[in-house]
Amino acid sequence: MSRYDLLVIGTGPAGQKAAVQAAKLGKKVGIVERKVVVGGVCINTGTIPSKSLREAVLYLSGFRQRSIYGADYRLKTAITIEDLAFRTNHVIKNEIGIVENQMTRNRVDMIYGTASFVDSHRLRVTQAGGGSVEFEADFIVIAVGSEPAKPDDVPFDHESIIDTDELLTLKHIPQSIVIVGGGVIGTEYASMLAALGVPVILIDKRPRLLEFVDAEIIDALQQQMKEIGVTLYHNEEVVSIHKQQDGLIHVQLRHAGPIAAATLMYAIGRVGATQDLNLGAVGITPDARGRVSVNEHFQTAIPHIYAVGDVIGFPALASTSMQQGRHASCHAFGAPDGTDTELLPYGIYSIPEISMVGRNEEDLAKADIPYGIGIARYREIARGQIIGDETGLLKLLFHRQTRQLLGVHAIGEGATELIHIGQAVMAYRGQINYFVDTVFNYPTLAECYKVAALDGINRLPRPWVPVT
Ligand SMILES: Cc1cc2nc3c(=O)[nH]c(=O)nc-3n(C[C@H](O)[C@H](O)[C@H](O)COP(=O)(O)OP(=O)(O)OC[C@H]3O[C@@H](n4cnc5c(N)ncnc54)[C@H](O)[C@@H]3O)c2cc1C
Ligand SMILES: NC(=O)c1ccc[n+]([C@@H]2O[C@H](COP(=O)([O-])OP(=O)(O)OC[C@H]3O[C@@H](n4cnc5c(N)ncnc54)[C@H](O)[C@@H]3O)[C@@H](O)[C@H]2O)c1
Repeated sequence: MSRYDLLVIGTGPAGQKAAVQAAKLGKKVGIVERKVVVGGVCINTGTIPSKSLREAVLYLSGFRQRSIYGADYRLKTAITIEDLAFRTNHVIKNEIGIVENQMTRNRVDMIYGTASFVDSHRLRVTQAGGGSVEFEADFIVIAVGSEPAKPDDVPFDHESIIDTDELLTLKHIPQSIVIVGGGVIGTEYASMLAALGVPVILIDKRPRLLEFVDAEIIDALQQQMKEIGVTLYHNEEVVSIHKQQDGLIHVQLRHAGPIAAATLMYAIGRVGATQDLNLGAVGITPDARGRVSVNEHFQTAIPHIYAVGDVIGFPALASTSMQQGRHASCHAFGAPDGTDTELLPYGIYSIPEISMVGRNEEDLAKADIPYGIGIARYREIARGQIIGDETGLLKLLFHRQTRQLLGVHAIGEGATELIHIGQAVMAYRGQINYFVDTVFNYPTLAECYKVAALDGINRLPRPWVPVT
């Protein structure tokens, strides 16, 4: 039986980084993958394909140029699924190659097959053909990721009633679509499909999309989604689904009544992919959504077994999963490491994209912290005019007395990149005066920070000056 210092289960972002980090510490590492390719949901069905699809949609539809050249501007009029897949497949292929190379360069052994626990130091790996091999390790990292949640009463057929992984395997662009679940995935895919001209109905049981995002930013997003053809139903649920002979999916909503579309997609969250692990053999019990509990070092109830990435639940992002993987390996082998969990950025690739870091107005009001607001609108920034983004905005929240930056919220082109300037200033407990006193490249979107900081300061009450 082969023996390792560390065995990792899953080659998504969490598993990759756990494996490479341990290898960099000179450890003998093996990584198990049940699919025929590495990369997990991130590279194959989630982050990378969806973001490549978004780029293909924006480019081919000419969407970014429409505010300058007119609402009818198109780079290509009849966009096909093949046009979109061309770019997506190109990126996926390259990303798979990069990960495989990283594993080889770092002498991480690739073991293909489905892993399950025999005991707390041994894994059985069952290959597609049915044979199995056992491996032993001092430490094991569970990085098995997640799968779409699929309610039992929904008649999924992989073609017209689908989950979010299946959207990428459709043979045609849907003629119309109902999306159930206005979380991150539902919102991103709704705006991409609408930008392609597909009529979209987006349903969520909550009163607004993405409740954790600043209300002003969400209002702006919802407004723009409506303008490009998304119909939003809030506080709403599906009561029944029937596929009729006309090929349409007829959906009965609890409040709004009947609606119909060619495709119905469920995007109501994800569950941990723990079902094949035989966790009972080691005394770890996942919760009802398949998630495993861990402590602040990502150790499960069994200290030498760690769990990282989507399988531990919130925030379930590729960005945080990578950091958790590294952190777990450093902790296992006694190397120093830490994660700043207070300043996690969020990037949501709706159209327009939104991003945030730090606290929002609701948090600050609840905590009774006196805060000021400064806003820069892209239409007032030269770069905003040049790129034709007239609706973007950057909002700074800061302490009214100390002027310390407390939160940054943005919507518009480049928002997910722009946010990291604010994140760095916040990490060093900087004040908004930094933006006022600093020279920014011109014309850039980064200039928004200076304009928003000045706006914030100008809104503060002026000190009383005696008349002489
Ligand atoms: C549509 C979509 C868009 C997204 N967009 C973003 C985004 O823009 N930004 C962002 O930060 N995050 C995004 N995410 C989230 C991100 O993809 C996940 O957070 C990330 O992939 C989780 O990484 P992971 O390593 O935990 O798991 P995964 O990437 O799911 O990888 C787990 C791997 O483990 C393997 N595995 C499972 N069980 C076993 C077993 N028993 N034996 C062997 N192998 C096994 C699986 O085959 C898989 O390869 C998106 C997700 C989706 C679905
Ligand atoms: N840009 C990004 O970072 C990004 C992009 C996509 C996905 N992701 C990750 O993928 C994960 C899964 O995303 P998701 O959008 O599937 O889940 P989610 O948990 O973000 O959203 C699910 C939504 O579905 C709604 N919902 C649940 N059940 C419903 C029902 N029966 N009827 C109507 N609405 C219902 C919920 O109110 C919620 O708004 C997220 O946790 C996220 O971290 C991240």
